Amino acid sequence: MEKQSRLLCSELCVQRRLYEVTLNCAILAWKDIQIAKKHTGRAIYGAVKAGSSCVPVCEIIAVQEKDDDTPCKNTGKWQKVPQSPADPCQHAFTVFYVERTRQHCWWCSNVTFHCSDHSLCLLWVQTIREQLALLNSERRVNYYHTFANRPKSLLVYINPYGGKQRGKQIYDHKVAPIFSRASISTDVIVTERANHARDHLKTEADLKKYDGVVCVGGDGMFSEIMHGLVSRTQQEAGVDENSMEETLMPCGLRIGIIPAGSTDCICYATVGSNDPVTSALHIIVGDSQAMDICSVHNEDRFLRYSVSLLGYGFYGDVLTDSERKRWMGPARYDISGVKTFLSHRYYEGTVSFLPAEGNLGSPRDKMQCRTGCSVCRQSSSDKLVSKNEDSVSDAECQDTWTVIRGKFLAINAASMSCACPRSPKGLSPSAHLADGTTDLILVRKCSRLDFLRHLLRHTNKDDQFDHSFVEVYRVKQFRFSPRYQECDSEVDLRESGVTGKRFLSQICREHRACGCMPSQSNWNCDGEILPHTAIQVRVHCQLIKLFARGIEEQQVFEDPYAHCAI
Ligand SMILES: CCCCCCCCCCCCC/C=C/[C@@H](O)[C@H](COP(=O)(O)O)NC(=O)CCCCC
Ligand SMILES: Nc1ncnc2c1ncn2[C@@H]1O[C@H](COP(=O)(O)OP(=O)(O)O)[C@@H](O)[C@H]1O
Ligand SMILES: [Ca+2]
Repeated sequence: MEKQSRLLCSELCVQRRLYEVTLNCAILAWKDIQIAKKHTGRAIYGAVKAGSSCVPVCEIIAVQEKDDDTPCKNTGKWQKVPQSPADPCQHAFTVFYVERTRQHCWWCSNVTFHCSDHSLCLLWVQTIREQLALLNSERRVNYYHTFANRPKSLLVYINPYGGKQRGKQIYDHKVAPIFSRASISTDVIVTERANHARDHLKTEADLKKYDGVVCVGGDGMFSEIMHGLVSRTQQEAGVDENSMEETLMPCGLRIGIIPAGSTDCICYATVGSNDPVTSALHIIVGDSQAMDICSVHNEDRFLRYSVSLLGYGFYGDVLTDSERKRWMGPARYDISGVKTFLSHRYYEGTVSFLPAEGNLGSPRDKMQCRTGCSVCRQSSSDKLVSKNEDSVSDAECQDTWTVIRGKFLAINAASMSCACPRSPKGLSPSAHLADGTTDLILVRKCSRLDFLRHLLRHTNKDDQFDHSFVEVYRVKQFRFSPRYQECDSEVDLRESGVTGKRFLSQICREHRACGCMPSQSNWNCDGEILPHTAIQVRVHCQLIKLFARGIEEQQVFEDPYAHCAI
């Protein structure tokens, strides 16, 4: 880290001890003068050492003059406190900043600096505020080599019925106070029905007023917001979502997720935790994480988008069963999980896919997607090149589709790791957030015991792909057709003398009754049930951006300020 020139350096008090406080355009540092002298005989500058602390400017949430908000002892109201002129600590300002706690969680910490000179106090407040403002205007690169752009105005949607139905409470008590501390203005909409947020975003919301959209809820609620924004962007750009070949337009507004759902996989896999305060702080510091989106079509009809799991068989059946148990809250997935596992249903069909080529790695390479991921950065520059050359990738030109037929317990496409509290490493631990691919996991028919072994490996460190009945491929496109839709040849239909649809429902009914043939499952698309089983899926690289930075490496987490030289 190159040494930056100092903007301010003063001797200020923190809890009645004298500190040397310094600010440059990257770091605010404060050092206990007595302790520093005792340790080295001279001043120490640098990392967090005895009596020294520092915080990057890009992780300062706000700075406030202390007498702005001193609570009055008697009334509890906020008022200016009269000070004695002799008190060397009579003026003060408080800096609120990000502090890392456990397991990728962030916390809003604060430190109050005191001094006897009011104009010095004001100078500090003003200079820190100027530096915060410059973060946006100069598009400075922060420590994590990403640009931060802090939002000033946000549109917030709250699902009051998600998860344990605590969305509104979580927002009001944990998030709104820190948004207000960071001077972010918000328009808040508490949804009144399913798809309220999606429809409002698609047709009504005046999006020019906002720097981002925030959803308070689970993966289903995120999916609503994402559909609203993506569809609105395509409408405005004149892109036909029903055509699979169309290049979709990326969305201009970032999305923030305040987790208040049942699985919260999208939040967990992009931040590393499902803590609402951590997510709010990532929004405030203006983080940005690009994310892939899969479009799902049935013939020439657009069905849905997916960012996390598209799962047929096991995860489709768990979701279908769990929807009837919504009243149980998040526990519905445990009950339905066990029930679906015991039913041990398998499904026949054909999966075809276009493998990802180039430097995109493999689902088993152990190169996990982390903040500033090099694989995702490479995909971003490849995307720019192919846009300029107006070209289609080699694999797509040559049409090198791989076709696999079989009996499957589960067919899963994980466009990100799908890490969540139930499975901290996720369905595909090395999947990338923004590489333009999805990891296609095929779990073939096997014994109950083997399937249980495979499932349990999602919860421990063992490799869930290391089974003879599991295959995994990194792909750009895939298709699935269930066996009995493949049978609807003209001959079958002519002979049966019925329409295709009637023919299909007839065999499904007959064979479900005798139990000799498995029926069809549903697709679980980011927690929503899809109405079709035969689908065509294409990954669109980096179509949306979140207020997140991906999961931080462990060393950043353990010693975030190791590079704090001032
Ligand atoms: C019998 C032992 C089972 C152990 C299985 C552990 C594997 C867990 C992997 C979970 C992957 C979850 C992927 C995310 C899916 C969500 O989009 C979806 C909807 O979330 P939300 O809107 O917040 O409710 N959640 C699910 O489909 C739940 C899957 C639970 C499977 C047990
Ligand atoms: N006000 C509302 N009433 C009923 N359903 C809603 C409302 N707002 C959103 N939804 C729907 O609730 C479903 C689940 O929401 P989500 O926030 O993901 O919770 P969970 O994680 O518990 O599934 C989503 O499909 C969403 O469309
Ligand atoms: Ca991906």
